[in-house]
Amino acid sequence: MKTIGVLTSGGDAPGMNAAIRAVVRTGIDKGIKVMGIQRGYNGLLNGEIFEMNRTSVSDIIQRGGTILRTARSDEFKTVEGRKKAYNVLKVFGIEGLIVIGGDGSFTGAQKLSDEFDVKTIGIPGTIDNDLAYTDYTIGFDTALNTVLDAINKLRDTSTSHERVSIVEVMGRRCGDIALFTGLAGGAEYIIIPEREYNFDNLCRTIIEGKVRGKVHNLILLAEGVGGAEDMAKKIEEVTGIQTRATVLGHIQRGGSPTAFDRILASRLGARAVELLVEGKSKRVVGIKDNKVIDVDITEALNMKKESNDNLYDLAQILSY
Ligand SMILES: Nc1ncnc2c1ncn2[C@@H]1O[C@H](COP(=O)(O)OP(=O)(O)O)[C@@H](O)[C@H]1O
Ligand SMILES: O=P(O)(O)OC[C@H]1O[C@](O)(COP(=O)(O)O)[C@@H](O)[C@@H]1O
Repeated sequence: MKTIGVLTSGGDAPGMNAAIRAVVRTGIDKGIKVMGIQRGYNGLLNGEIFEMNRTSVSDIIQRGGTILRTARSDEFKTVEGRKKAYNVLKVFGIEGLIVIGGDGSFTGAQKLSDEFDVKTIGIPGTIDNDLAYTDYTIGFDTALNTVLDAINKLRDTSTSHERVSIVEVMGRRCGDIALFTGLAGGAEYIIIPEREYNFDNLCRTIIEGKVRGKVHNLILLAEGVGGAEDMAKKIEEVTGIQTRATVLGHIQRGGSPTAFDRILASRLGARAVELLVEGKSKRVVGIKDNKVIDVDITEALNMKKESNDNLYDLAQILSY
């Protein structure tokens, strides 16, 4: 393998830069030319491609976002679009493509390999932690710490006013951000797509807590379940306790990556290059029990994420 390409696609995540750095420097260390592709599959279709060197990835390990930028591409979802992408890769002499992104980006890589025999390797970059084959995705840990910082601040004001505070966090189909920060932040209630919740039960928990002397109530809500504002109004109506909603939004996607995310990104970036050198393709790298693993893309995409029932139950017991 003489030349490889790297791109970031879908939503950005803190730690993507550390992954790009690892890909570029591992590639150069192995005598491979590394091409950076800007703006995901969009940039690939437009030929936004340039050669990277050791210096192009200097001073980025600590930065959030992605220096390669990211985008979503509808054209790439069509077979004609992917044929065009294949032609661009050929013109630039790119023999292997490393895609840093989530399940949508991996699906694109899978199709590119199936239809045009392009060698692809995926690196999981998304704050949602919604990929079943890996224990953690790059960006998740940083997002958790950002949310935790916000929760700590909200607790202060919520306690002073003896209010209920609902915090809506990202996670469309996966409640991991809400669950992990709910446990770490001592939330009274966690609402996630994986577990059914009952509104009356929620209100009862709040009222009982007040009677027992709780001075605040913190509810962690995953965005996939519903709107925080509406829920706040309904809770206030039923319980009579002032309730405020905070939607954290894209703040969760930014910021300097934690040590955990930088180390994860460095390990996965290096392994992705090694796999291409070994002649492997259509695989995704991940982490299982602190060991770097690689799995067939199709298999990885078909895996169903196990729900974290133990953590959910623990959070419930500890919140009482
Ligand atoms: N079914 C698909 N077929 C081909 N390409 C896809 C498919 N789904 C997503 N992609 C490509 O991957 C990009 C990123 O996917 P998206 O779901 O937005 O983010 P993520 O990778 O974070 O899940 C899309 O804009 C599209 O170009
Ligand atoms: O604002 P955007 O970029 O359209 O996307 C918002 C979504 O991106 C995420 O941060 C990550 O989702 P993906 O893994 O699909 O990119 C979600 O939690 C959120 O719902």
